[in-house]
Amino acid sequence: MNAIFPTPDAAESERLLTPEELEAALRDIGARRYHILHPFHRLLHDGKLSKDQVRAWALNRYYYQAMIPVKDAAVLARMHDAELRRIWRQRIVDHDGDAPGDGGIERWLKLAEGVGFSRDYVLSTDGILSATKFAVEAYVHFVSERTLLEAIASSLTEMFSPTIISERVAGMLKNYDFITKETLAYFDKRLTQAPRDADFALDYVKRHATTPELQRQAMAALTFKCNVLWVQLDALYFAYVSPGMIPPDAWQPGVGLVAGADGAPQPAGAKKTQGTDVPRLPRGVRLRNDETRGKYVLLAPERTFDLDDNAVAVLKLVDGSRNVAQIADELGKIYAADPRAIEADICTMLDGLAEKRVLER
Ligand SMILES: O=C(O)c1cc(C(=O)O)c2c(n1)C(=O)C(=O)c1cc(C(=O)O)[nH]c1-2
Repeated sequence: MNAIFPTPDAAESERLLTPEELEAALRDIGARRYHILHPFHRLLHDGKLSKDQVRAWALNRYYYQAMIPVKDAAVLARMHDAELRRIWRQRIVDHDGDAPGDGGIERWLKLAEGVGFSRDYVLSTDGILSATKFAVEAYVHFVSERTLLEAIASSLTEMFSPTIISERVAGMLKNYDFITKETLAYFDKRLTQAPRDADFALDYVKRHATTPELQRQAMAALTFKCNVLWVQLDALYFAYVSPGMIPPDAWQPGVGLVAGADGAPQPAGAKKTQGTDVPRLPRGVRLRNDETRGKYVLLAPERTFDLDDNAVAVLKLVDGSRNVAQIADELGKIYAADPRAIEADICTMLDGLAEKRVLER
């Protein structure tokens, strides 16, 4: 029989374990099935993957990160106890942040950008392996449909994540010249968040799994979750390592990278803004006064850009009919400045926005 996945013997699963025995049984599941054991992670941590294979991992894992707060909102919706919700909701805050630009999802986007992806491509979720989506969605369904005890127990893989995170960060920094500490900043916070969350969940499971059947369910939930993580790596391995069979529609190396990242087309002479250009905001992009924060922001689909005062002054004059020279003339009048002197700064500022694709000209 398969020694890695033994079936607990029937008599053992009938017996009520002490809370300590239950914890040991849960830890044993992790010791045998957690994704730290997967060959893809070994290759990733040991520096054996190509840059494109690391990119495939970062891109697919974004989907997991983006869905974790959806999963936690589903768990929260099952909780009838305000005290419990108050604790659990911190997980959603950790991932979503309290403001745009903050939180774990944002930090994962930075990781994906750090390996060369364009933010828009990652956000689109185009190119994510179907198997990744199926696995992650199975997790969301699981916590929605099973008991609260099972939902909480399924998060217990986090007991094992500090070890894999430490190994991953050290290994990737050492072995890949394109990986920096800033790129991996996502993991810094996880080293405190994961133990805090896991301690709470473990305590809950030990106190609520009070019959052999409930204990069996908690163990099965953790096994299920290990499999959710494991099959995502199977799919990555199959598509991008061996046999390297990338499914139709999945990410192909070279796609979705920022101009200039290796493998991506070089910027076609990256157009520079000139005085005669007429700047305009693309469809879906708006200048908005964010009253709660007392500042103007540029709102784009799924993104918000903070603006400095100069950018706000320029963007208030961007109306799709004035050209850059005319905008400089207007600002020259308002600020008693030489329009020709500020025109160059305006062009540089607009180039920056155009590069982020929140301005056309
Ligand atoms: O880096 C990892 O290997 C790893 C593993 C896990 C995990 O074990 O589920 C999580 C995370 N990271 C993580 O970053 C994260 O936010 C997270 C949330 C959860 C969960 O089940 O609620 N697991 C994990």
